[in-house]
Amino acid sequence: MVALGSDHGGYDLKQEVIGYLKEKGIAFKDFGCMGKESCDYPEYGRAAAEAVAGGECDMGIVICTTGIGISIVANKVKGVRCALCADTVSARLTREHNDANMLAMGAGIIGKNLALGIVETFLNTPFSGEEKHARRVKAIE
Ligand SMILES: O=P(O)(O)OC[C@H]1O[C@@H](O)[C@H](O)[C@@H]1O
Repeated sequence: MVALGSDHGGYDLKQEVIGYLKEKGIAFKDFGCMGKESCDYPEYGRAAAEAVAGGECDMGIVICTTGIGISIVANKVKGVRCALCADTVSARLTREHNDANMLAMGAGIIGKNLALGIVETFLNTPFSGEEKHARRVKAIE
């Protein structure tokens, strides 16, 4: 189950991500926002992050205009490792190295096609399990 969260700035791109997840048959839960009226990203970033940290969802994807605000929020929740990505190499490496459990993207920074490529890479790349990376992830916790 993938937790989704966005503010108004990330709403449209979140709909594209929802379309991708539906096409792939990947279960998701959208923690809002549910429209394009101005709202506050901490509310929705926190809700998605708590679902990941609490085990209700395995992974999370959060989106705001820059991706920065909502990634800061997600990373305040203990147990969350949220990676702000604007390229597929980072999306792959943050899964392999950091075992990132949340992805943040900036809807004002990257386009739809790149964003969906990042989502695909993030969701399909496993943690490497290498001892040095596991040690560092444990140290973060
Ligand atoms: O759209 P407004 O309200 O101007 O600003 C909200 C944005 O502020 C940034 O941290 C986030 O990217 C968020 O989307």
